[in-house]
Amino acid sequence: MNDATPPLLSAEQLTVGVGSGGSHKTLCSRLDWQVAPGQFWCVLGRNGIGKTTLLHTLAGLKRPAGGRVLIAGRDIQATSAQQLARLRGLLAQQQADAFSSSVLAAVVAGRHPYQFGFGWDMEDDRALAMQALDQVRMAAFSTHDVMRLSGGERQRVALATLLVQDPLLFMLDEPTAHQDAAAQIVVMELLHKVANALQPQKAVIAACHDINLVARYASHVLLLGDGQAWQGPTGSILQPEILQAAFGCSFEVVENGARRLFMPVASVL
Ligand SMILES: Nc1ncnc2c1ncn2[C@@H]1O[C@H](COP(=O)(O)OP(=O)(O)OP(=O)(O)O)[C@@H](O)[C@H]1O
Repeated sequence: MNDATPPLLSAEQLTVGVGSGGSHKTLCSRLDWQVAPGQFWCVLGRNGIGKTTLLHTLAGLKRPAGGRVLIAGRDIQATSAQQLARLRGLLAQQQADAFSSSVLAAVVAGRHPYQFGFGWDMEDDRALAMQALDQVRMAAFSTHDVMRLSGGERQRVALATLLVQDPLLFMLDEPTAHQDAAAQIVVMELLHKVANALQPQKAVIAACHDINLVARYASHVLLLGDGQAWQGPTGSILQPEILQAAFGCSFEVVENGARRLFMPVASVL
């Protein structure tokens, strides 16, 4: 990123809360954060700390309680739905299918931001969708009914839909949560590849729970704790004392060649 290029995403003094009246809870307070093209950020933190709520606010689905979110230099709340669909895409934690459709049709739907009138080239879109299904190892399921997929299969199909949507900023809520060990690697390698693509340069933000996958693939970490947040390059944030402060659990670090593995040892709460 040179000085003239705005970050893909900026949070300025961002405050995020849930509930109202007596049950209002502030989850994140006055966060300043920037995501530049080429970066792969993982958002970490214990259950209920506010990762999903923050992602939804950053994606423009929820209004902040304070501050603002800029996407490619524009206020996200003042950006049209069509522009937003090209700038950012969000993979939700779960997919809710209201009706049966083929896996291929569900992925082609990701091309919607690029389809105008009745004249779009469905063949090109189908070819892109098949390519994306191949990348998530789901090509053999293209004619299957989305309502009959397993949880992990459905999430990988949703990731293929996001790939064909092809936004500048990929936002994902626990993309590896339903995946087996091999599929977790497939998903994280894909996201790493997305963040490292050139022309146009993209960025990835993913809420995650697996610290070791984060250590291996993310370039940067935003770690949410009670009343504070740590952010920076992955190696500087994934430190046992910082993890203990955020998770209330001690960690043992195992050095394995160039890799560091983090083993949760004991709750300190
Ligand atoms: N609509 C709502 N009204 C009130 N509280 C809510 C609402 N939505 C979420 N919350 C609360 O806000 C907190 C943050 O929830 P959120 O889903 O953002 O956490 P998370 O960090 O993504 O958790 P997890 O790791 O378990 O997925 C939780 O305590 C949750 O119960």
